Amino acid sequence: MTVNHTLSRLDSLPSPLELGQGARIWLIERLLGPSATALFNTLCNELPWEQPRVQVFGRSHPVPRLVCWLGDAGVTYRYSGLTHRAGGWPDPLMALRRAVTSLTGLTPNGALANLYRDGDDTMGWHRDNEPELGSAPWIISYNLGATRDFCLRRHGEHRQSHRLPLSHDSLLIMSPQVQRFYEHALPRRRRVREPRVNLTFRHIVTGTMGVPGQKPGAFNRKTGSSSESP
Ligand SMILES: O=C(O)CCC(=O)C(=O)O
Ligand SMILES: [Fe+2]
Repeated sequence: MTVNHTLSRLDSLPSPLELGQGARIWLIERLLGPSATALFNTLCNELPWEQPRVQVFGRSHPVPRLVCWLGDAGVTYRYSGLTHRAGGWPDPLMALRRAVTSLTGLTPNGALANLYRDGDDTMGWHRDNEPELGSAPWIISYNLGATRDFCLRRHGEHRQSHRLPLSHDSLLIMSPQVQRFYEHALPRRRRVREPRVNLTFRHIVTGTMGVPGQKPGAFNRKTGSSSESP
C-alpha cells in the first residue's frame, strides 16, 4: 500500500469529512452490495478467530472481542505477546481486497479482523500509528453486520468530537493525519445484540507490527484501558 499523503484515486470519491490539518475521512456505503451478507456469514463462521489475553496492571484479561490477522503470506503481526503470521488472503476476501484497491489505489498487505459478538464487545481509544505502519499510514476499514458507532476525539483531549455510525457494507478511509491528530474507539452499545465484523486494511512496512496503539512494553489502551473493560 502506498504511503503517500495524497492518493489520486480518492479524488473521484464523494467529498470527505474534513477534520482539519489534512485529517480526512471518506465514508462509502454499499461497497459490495448483496454479496456482503454472504461474506459476513463466511467470515463469522470460517475465520480462525481468537480471543487473546492481555496483561493489565499485572492481571491477565481476555480482549473484549475476537480477532484474526490476515494478509500476504509471511506478513507478521504481534499481539498478546505472540507473533501471528498471515498465511495468504482467504479466498472469500479477494473480491473485497480488489474493491479496496480499485477504489483507493492502495494495495494492503495485511488486515486485522475484529469480531464484535454483540454491543458488549468494544475497542478502546487508540491510534493506529505504529512504526511498522510507516510514517504516513492510510487505514481502510470495512464493516459488516450490526451498525456500531465509530467515535473520534482529538489526541490529548477527553471529549469525543465525532460519532460515525458504520453500517453493514460500508468502507471508511482515514488519511494518515487522522492517526496523527485523532484517536478512535468503538464503545459499548448495550442495545446492540447482533454481531459485527470489521476489517482494517493496513500496509506493514517492516513486516512486523505491534498491537495498534501499543508501544512495546507499554500499557495498551486498546486492549486494556478502563474505557474497555475486559
Ligand atoms: O471496529 C472498528 O471499527 C475499529 C477497529 C480499529 O480501530 C482497529 O482495528 O484498529
Ligand atoms: Fe484502529
